[in-house]
Amino acid sequence: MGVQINTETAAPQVEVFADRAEVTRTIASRLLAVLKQAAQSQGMAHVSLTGGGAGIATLEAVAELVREGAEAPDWASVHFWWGDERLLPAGDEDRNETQARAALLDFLVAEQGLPTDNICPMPTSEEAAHPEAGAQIYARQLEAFAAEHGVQGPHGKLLMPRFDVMLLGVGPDGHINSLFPGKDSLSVIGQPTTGESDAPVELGPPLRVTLTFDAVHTARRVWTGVTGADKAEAAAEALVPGADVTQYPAANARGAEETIWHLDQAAAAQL
Ligand SMILES: O=C1O[C@H](COP(=O)(O)O)[C@@H](O)[C@H](O)[C@H]1O
Repeated sequence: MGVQINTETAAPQVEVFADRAEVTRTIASRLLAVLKQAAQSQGMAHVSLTGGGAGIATLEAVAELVREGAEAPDWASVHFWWGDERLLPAGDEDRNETQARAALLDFLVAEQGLPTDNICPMPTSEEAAHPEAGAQIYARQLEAFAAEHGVQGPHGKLLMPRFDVMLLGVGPDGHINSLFPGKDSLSVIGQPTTGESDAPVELGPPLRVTLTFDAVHTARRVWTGVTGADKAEAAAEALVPGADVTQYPAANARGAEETIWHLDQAAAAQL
């Protein structure tokens, strides 16, 4: 039997915006509000970042809002994680980390009091010899921030923090994080991370580290940002009730309490 949608999680709500700028500014504004509230009420907030066009544009929008004086969390209480990464040398421009630092994190460290220790990137190729080793290293890092007994995943406890928000992009093939159609990584259960050694070359460097579906499903909120006509078919197929997760992994992009798909009109054209 293939991978099933985890129906214990929140069904997707779909919101359509005019264009990428409206999508990313909406997500950015919501992110600031949720992190502020979470940091105040819990003393600590955790967010999982994504790469890709809309993902990085969202971080640029966060920086823009903060520069404009929007209400923001106490950054000393916010911890940044990643949903996936390319196993490349530190500073490589294809790393999601490198792009996120340039878009937002360097600014938050330099001007907004974000401690560098609160930035928790996935391992580089200097730190891990292969993707599975990288996955193991990141699992240990997540474990260090786990609540005393971990968070409940669909297949048992996972030793990792409870993400207040997980940001996700959706690839033109329907992938999220580095969970690609037809790959073994889709059926990894009971652990927060796994390695991918054969990501489609047309979608970037093939060696990846990714969070698993079980980890995705522990996040309180999962928010996708999906923009552009090349995403229209994947978005429509993933949002069909009972969609095939093996073919369209984004069908299983669901948070424990809330799932919101933020689409622009081009990406929503086939819904
Ligand atoms: O490979 C990746 O692609 C997805 C989607 O990126 P996009 O540019 O098509 O929006 C991204 O979310 C992921 O982090 C990245 O590694």
